[in-house]
Amino acid sequence: MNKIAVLTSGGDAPGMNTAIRAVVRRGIFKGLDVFGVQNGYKGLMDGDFVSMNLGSVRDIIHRGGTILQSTRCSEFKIAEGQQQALAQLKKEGIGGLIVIGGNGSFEGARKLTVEGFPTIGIPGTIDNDIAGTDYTIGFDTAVNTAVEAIDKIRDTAASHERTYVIEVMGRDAGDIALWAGMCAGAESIIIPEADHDVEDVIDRIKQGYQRGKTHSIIVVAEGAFNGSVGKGIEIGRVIREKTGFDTKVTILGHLQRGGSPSAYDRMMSSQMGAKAVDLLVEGEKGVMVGLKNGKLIHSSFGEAAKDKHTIDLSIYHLARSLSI
Ligand SMILES: Nc1ncnc2c1ncn2[C@@H]1O[C@H](COP(=O)(O)OP(=O)(O)OP(=O)(O)O)[C@@H](O)[C@H]1O
Ligand SMILES: O=P(O)(O)OC[C@H]1O[C@](O)(CO)[C@@H](O)[C@@H]1O
Ligand SMILES: [Mg+2]
Repeated sequence: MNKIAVLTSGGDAPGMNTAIRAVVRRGIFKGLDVFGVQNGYKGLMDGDFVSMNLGSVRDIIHRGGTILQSTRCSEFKIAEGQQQALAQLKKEGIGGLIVIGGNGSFEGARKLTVEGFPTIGIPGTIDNDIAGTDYTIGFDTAVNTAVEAIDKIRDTAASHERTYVIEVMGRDAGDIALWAGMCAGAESIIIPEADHDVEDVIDRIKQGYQRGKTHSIIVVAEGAFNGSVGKGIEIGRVIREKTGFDTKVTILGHLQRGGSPSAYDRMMSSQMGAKAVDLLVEGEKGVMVGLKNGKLIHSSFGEAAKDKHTIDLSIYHLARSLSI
């Protein structure tokens, strides 16, 4: 294999650029020609390839977003779309593809490999919702962004004796909410992986105020309501109506997807990017790189998908016991 390509797909995540840099530099180090695919699977179907050199990835290690752009491309989900992409790869003489993205992007990569084309996945999503890995690129930065935002909200909440409902991202997973809620000392954390009851949330707020607390923070994962953004507003309204407490709602939204990647995200992106290239060179295909128990691993897309993403509920219960 002389030529490989790399693309980013799905929601962008801090650290994707660091991973692109690692893929390009490691690929060149291994004597390969490396191409970037613009706009994810859409660009793959259109043959939107850019030849990358050492300078193409200069000065991006610290930048949020993705220099290759990312899309959600429904046309690629159908067999014709995948065949069109395979034809473009063949035309360019590319022998392997590295996909940096989430679970949907990996399903696309898996289908290309079923058709005989070598692909390797690098988990890149702030949601941390990919089965087969304990960590995904961008999660650490997103959690830090959420914690910093909640700390700021806490200042004003305390000054005005307010209750704040803060909605964080996580389409199907409560990882960001759990980590941000724990690290920001939230009174309640509402996640899809645990039962939630607004009466319990209200009781905990009341108990806090009775003990002299001057504010309450409730962190809600958008995934707790089937990925429906804005449900935090409804929870805020119910709390306000049932308690009469001055209750405000903040939806952190896409703020969590941007920003300079944390040192941890940069470290993991660099290692995962390089490992993906090494795996391709060794002849691996249809596998994703992951982190398990602190070690870099790789597993087949199919095998990883069987291992459903789970959350550590002991952290959830600990957070509840620490915020009584
Ligand atoms: N079942 C599928 N078959 C083929 N391609 C798919 C499939 N699911 C998703 N894809 C491709 O991957 C793209 C990204 O998928 P999706 O929108 O689910 O994001 P993701 O990779 O899971 O990332 P994130 O959830 O972090 O935003 C889709 O737009 C589509 O092009
Ligand atoms: O960029 P979009 O299409 O609004 O996607 C938002 C979704 O993407 C994510 O940021 C990452 O999957 C989710 O947390 C969120 O639900
Ligand atoms: Mg996803």
